[in-house]
Amino acid sequence: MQQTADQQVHNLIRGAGKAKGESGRAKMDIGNVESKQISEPIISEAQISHLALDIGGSLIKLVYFSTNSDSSSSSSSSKDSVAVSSGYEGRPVLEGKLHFAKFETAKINDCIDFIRSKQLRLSGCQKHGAPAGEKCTIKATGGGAYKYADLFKEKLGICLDKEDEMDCLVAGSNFLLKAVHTEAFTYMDGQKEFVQIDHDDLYPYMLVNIGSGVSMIKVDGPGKFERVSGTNVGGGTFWGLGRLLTKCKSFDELLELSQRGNNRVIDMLVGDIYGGMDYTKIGLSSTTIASSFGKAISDNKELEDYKPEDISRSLLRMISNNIGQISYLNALRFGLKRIFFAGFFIRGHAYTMDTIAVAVHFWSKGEAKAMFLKHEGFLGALGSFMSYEKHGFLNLKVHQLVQQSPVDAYHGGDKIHDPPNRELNENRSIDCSICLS
Ligand SMILES: Nc1ncnc2c1ncn2[C@@H]1O[C@H](COP(=O)(O)OP(=O)(O)O)[C@@H](O)[C@H]1O
Ligand SMILES: CC(C)(COP(=O)(O)O)[C@@H](O)C(=O)NCCC(=O)O
Repeated sequence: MQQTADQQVHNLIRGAGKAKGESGRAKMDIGNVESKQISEPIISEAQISHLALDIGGSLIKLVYFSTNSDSSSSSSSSKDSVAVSSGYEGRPVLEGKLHFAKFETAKINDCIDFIRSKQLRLSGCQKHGAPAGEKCTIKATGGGAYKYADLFKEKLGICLDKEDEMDCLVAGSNFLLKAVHTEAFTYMDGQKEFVQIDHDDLYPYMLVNIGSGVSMIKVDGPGKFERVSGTNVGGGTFWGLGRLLTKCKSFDELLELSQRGNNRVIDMLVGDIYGGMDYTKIGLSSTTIASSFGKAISDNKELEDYKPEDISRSLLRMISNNIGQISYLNALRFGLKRIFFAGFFIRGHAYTMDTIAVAVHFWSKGEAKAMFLKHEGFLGALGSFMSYEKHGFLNLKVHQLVQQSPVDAYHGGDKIHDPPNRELNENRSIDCSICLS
């Protein structure tokens, strides 16, 4: 049966609660959010459960729930020394967090070691009270859920229960937009502004997920969507070409380089073609890029004559601009004014977001708006996590969402302004409480 978005928010996950001896509901308080490229465990003495995966072309994303062992807001009466209080219809509440982690898909063994190291008490995997040896499954989405199913079985004895990637992206996006107070924001000229989402006026919208490749999805409601377009020029293209052209060793290094580069060294501008003049008749200023990388035709230079910084910046601008333009053209096909951009290509990076936003603004003549999501890369993994609910494994309930705003954010009107150049990937775990009965 199709659930409404609100029901989805209020019944986030189902899993262990339905297992033998545990028939209760659970609730979640969502708060402070933190994202880490994890290679070291970030939790100690905590029970970890309900792991879900999104195994993409470039990155593996994990979402998992852990209970706090040291919460002061509880009576701490659990046998496992987990913080427990009773505050929701008299039922015990486990204080905890939703955690987010990512690994490079090429280093999948690190991810497997991480899961093993956590000795996950996979409540969403193996039902409490189930006989030992019963098949252990965890939710997984993305192409890697198919490609690496045998590896997970062989190395961890875990079966991957596959969920459709587009279903998960949309479920994750709808959930975040409804549940997390400061999830969506605009970014222009170094200025980040959170956008308050009207729950009654969320649909339709365009979701553009920029992963290795790009999917453009028209979202009409909870579980109601159509993938209307895509492009193979995406995050994998930036990282792949960038690595070859600059010899960068990591994606972040390539991004960092772009910050110090000047794209005009390589890009051919309208002014380069028009002798320094604007082409006013068709509305192009002399500084508009006429042809990305176009100067390399005539400069009589070799690759090594260009600075990696300049190459990185041209490449990032070319790809971001192209995605912004294609996204808008697809939004136009369906009369959509709001376009949410997600996926780890964005990485909270100012120049990427600025370029996408400018492209949408330029091509729509200011009619459409580009918005970004704080949990940009975790939509699929969150959707996968939420699918425990769909399959009746867990019976958790979202209780209250207490998204902590950055300490120095200031709230005004329906927008929350943040200081420019803030590191957007900070503070990304979600405080939860789970109510069991
Ligand atoms: N640490 C990283 N390593 C590799 N790529 C990264 C990293 N951080 C961001 N990226 C970018 O994010 C893209 C992957 O985004 P993601 O949403 O995870 O998609 P996928 O599901 O295809 O892996 C990469 O192609 C690259 O552009
Ligand atoms: C095939 C994919 C859905 C896989 O998702 P990803 O791992 O890139 O996140 C994506 O790469 C994509 O939509 N590529 C664009 C294909 C196209 O429409 O041309």
